[in-house]
Amino acid sequence: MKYQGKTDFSHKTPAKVGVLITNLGTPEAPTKPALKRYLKQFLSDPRVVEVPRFVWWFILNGVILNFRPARSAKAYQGVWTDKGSPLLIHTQNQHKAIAEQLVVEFGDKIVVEYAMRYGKPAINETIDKMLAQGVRQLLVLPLYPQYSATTTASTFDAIAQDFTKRRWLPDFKFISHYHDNADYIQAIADKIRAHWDKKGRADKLVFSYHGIPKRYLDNGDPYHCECYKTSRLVADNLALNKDEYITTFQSRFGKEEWLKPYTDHSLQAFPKQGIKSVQVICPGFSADCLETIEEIGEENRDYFIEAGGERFEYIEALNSDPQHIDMLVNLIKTNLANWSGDFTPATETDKFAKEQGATN
Ligand SMILES: C=CC1=C(C)c2cc3[nH]c(cc4nc(cc5[nH]c(cc1n2)c(C)c5CCC(=O)O)C(CCC(=O)O)=C4C)c(C)c3C=C
Ligand SMILES: [Fe+2]
Ligand SMILES: [Fe+2]
Repeated sequence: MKYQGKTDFSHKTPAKVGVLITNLGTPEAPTKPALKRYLKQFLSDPRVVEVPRFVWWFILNGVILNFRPARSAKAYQGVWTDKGSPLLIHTQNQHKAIAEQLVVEFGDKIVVEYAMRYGKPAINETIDKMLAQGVRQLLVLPLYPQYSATTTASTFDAIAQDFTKRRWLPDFKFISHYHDNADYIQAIADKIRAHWDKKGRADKLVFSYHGIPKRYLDNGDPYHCECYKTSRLVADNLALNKDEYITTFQSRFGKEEWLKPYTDHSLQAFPKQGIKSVQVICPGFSADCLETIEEIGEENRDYFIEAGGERFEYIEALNSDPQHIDMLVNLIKTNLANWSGDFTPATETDKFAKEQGATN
């Protein structure tokens, strides 16, 4: 059968609303074979690497997947915990805390799940599980505050791809960004304030975001603007003037130009400009992961200190801070507002079902 459907549908199945939170995904283990599987799926995504497919196939399979997995596995070993990858653990904790709040409010009318764009739990398998529980209205929230085609649109692609195979689609809503959401800005600003209360201020506050190739910005990706807007709104909230903070971009991959200024180059240049202490926050990461713990907290710290910097502090991601969870729950509830009413199937269908002898 071309389209999948339930052949034993019962009109007694209560219709539910589903909330699916997603993030990027992470390897299953910090090992070379697991990294090879993860990187192959991730870097084969045409949203991530916009290079003609046949050219990229040779580069990916001939070069990258022969060298990068070993190097990346080593980096992951440094951040791996007893419970697994930090990104997965934080996402699981976020899911648990969000679900608890929503279930208190909506009871068994709501199903809350999490999935990963790459690796597990996979988006298609999770949607399958949700629809099997009677979800007829599906809200998806990718945990990327700033929209980028490389992340947000790629998540949409995975859902759309799943939907092409289904017979009965749910109502569907997709939150494409929340980079300027007032509660999100407040949560980031309060996180910085809490850090200042403990450690005092530094010469510079650095907002470091994951980069993308500059070509994607030139071709219309709004990510760069959304990062700058987040930084500006947080800086306004903290009453910072322009020379007290900077927006930079980290995690370059490959040889072409990426969004500038680069985080590593900026940190290396600061000590010569008289900036001897920095505090770095990564507002584009809703959860700490390899790119924040290892790349910022270790690699970039070393660059700064080696260049003559004296004090380097990384301010953690919002992870499952209560203020972050409340902010995400509010965002979800706002988007569920006109969905929280009647979930029952259409009357005509019921009438038809009755004529056919159904008992509901
Ligand atoms: C062409 C390559 C990449 C683009 C474009 C890109 C965009 C992008 N990524 C994130 C968030 C994360 N990326 C993470 C890891 C990671 N990213 C790339 C490449 C690109 N990312 C690679 C190859 C890796 C794997 C690690 C490595 O080998 O260096 C992670 C961490 C995942 C984890 O398991 O901890 C996150 C999160 C965003 C937000 C973004 C564009 C906006
Ligand atoms: Fe990335
Ligand atoms: Fe990195």
